[in-house]
Amino acid sequence: MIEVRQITKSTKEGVPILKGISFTITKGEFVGILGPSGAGKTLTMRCLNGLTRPTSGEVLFTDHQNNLVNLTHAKGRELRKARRQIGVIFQGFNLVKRLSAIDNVMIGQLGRINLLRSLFYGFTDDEAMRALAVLEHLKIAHLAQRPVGSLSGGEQQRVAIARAIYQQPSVMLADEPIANLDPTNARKIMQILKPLAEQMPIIGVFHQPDLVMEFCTRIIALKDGVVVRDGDNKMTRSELIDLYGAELSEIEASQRILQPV
Ligand SMILES: Nc1ncnc2c1ncn2[C@@H]1O[C@H](COP(=O)(O)OP(=O)(O)OP(=O)(O)O)[C@@H](O)[C@H]1O
Repeated sequence: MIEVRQITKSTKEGVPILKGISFTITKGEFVGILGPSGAGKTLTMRCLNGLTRPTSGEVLFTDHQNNLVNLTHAKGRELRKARRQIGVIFQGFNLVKRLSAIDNVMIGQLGRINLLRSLFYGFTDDEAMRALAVLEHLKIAHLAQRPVGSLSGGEQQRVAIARAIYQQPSVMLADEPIANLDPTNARKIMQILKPLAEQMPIIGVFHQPDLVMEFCTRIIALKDGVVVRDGDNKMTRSELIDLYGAELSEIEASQRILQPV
């Protein structure tokens, strides 16, 4: 479980960006965060991961052992330990392109990277078997030994998801996990994420309201650093117009262009 309590974030110059955001995400939820450009979606995600410290408010996280960790105040070892249980799939994937898919899964996310160990000592058979099982689950076991740089965008995104799952996190954060993917691959990634959310809640930032309505269980809409809507997975067109304004026609146009033929 992750609980955000009235978080605010201002720039160094004191300009408010997040203006008091609150929500709680619990077991089984697949939450889509929507909102126009500059609404504060990525900044909210960074606060959830403990990468950015809010100016005020708190982010509370319940770990595997049911310990309550205050990510806003946690430091050093406590923060690193909590962050290991928060899986992240961020834009650009952060994969090491020259390493194989399976090595990318095993070295883990940045911040706990075990690159030296992977290069000089290798991994145990148990680790390799577990990583292979995750790749198998995502239907890319046959790509295990391929350098990630030689994989397609959709395949790389699956490796990034495999890496996050391999850590056995208790919650998954995904910042635009289907950006830059063609519609078939974007849909496939959503089809992977949906059942995964039954094991660990997923909070994702998306620019595709139609896919969010189809696959997510709940939609939180942000605008100007405020939650303007938090509820079920259906938004009417007039709600979307209120949320996005002129940006909606751009989103709809890109979705039309991207429709499979
Ligand atoms: N470190 C920073 N210093 C100053 N302004 C910042 C900083 N980080 C973000 N911002 C500003 O805060 C606002 C929210 O940024 P954020 O990246 O969270 O938006 P977003 O909703 O994710 O947008 P997009 O959909 O375009 O990615 C933007 O106007 C951005 O320019």
